[in-house]
Amino acid sequence: MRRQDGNFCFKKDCFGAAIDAYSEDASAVIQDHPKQLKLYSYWRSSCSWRVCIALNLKGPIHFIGLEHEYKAVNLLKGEQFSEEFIKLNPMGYVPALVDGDIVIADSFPIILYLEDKYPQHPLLPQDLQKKAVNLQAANIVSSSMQPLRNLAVLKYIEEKVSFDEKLVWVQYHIGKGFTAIEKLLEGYSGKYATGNEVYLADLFLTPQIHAAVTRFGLDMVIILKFASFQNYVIWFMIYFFSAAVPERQPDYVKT
Ligand SMILES: N[C@@H](CCC(=O)N[C@@H](CS)C(=O)NCC(=O)O)C(=O)O
Repeated sequence: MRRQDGNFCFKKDCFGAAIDAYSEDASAVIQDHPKQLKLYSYWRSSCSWRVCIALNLKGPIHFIGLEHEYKAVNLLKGEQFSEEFIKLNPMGYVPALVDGDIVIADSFPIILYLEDKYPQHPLLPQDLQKKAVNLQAANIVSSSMQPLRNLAVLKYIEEKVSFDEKLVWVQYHIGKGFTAIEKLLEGYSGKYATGNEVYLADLFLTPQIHAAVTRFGLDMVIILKFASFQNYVIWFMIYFFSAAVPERQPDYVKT
């Protein structure tokens, strides 16, 4: 969003202001329809957010998305370890998707499942090289960034080492990931991460950037010093104002 001085602001306070300014409750619209898909999720989960964006994009109406039932799993209360949820994902992580008899845990396979089942708005480009770049960017986020700042890891560092060390740890690993992705996207990024269409890389990067700024104190100005991230201003804002944003989930709790 633009500050009065005309520059974009990505600090935590600005996100709060943007949420307040967003008046249309798109998630309420989703809830009025019969639901075949069930998404087990937690409002603050960046992994769930990836799936929420996919559900939005694959829907018949942009930003209303595929009809689904939102099943909140409160990670802070340990509901991910409940008997009911462990049956769906023995790893005890959200998200999990239930589609009739089909149960899929982990955002990556869930998104690939949605991609196969709902071919509208393809999340992977036809071009093989661009497709590989998208898969690689998604994989850097999902295996080399997010797991290193997962709730369980952060809790462990905070308890065994210190609160301050937790932040140092997160910032180092997230910074390393963004640097690698910046190099990866060189020559590809356009309006979005790999051109002028939204693809898989965008689904994984948006929540990661949001978490980096709002939760882990990374100043987006630092991230945006990389040329290929400058265009993220545009696509990031688009998703920030969508029904997928954490603060618009039914189980959102102000922190
Ligand atoms: N690779 C998995 C990771 C899932 C994951 O780490 N989920 C987090 C929320 S983003 C979680 O459920 N954490 C619970 C915990 O650490 O106990 C995916 O992409 O879905």
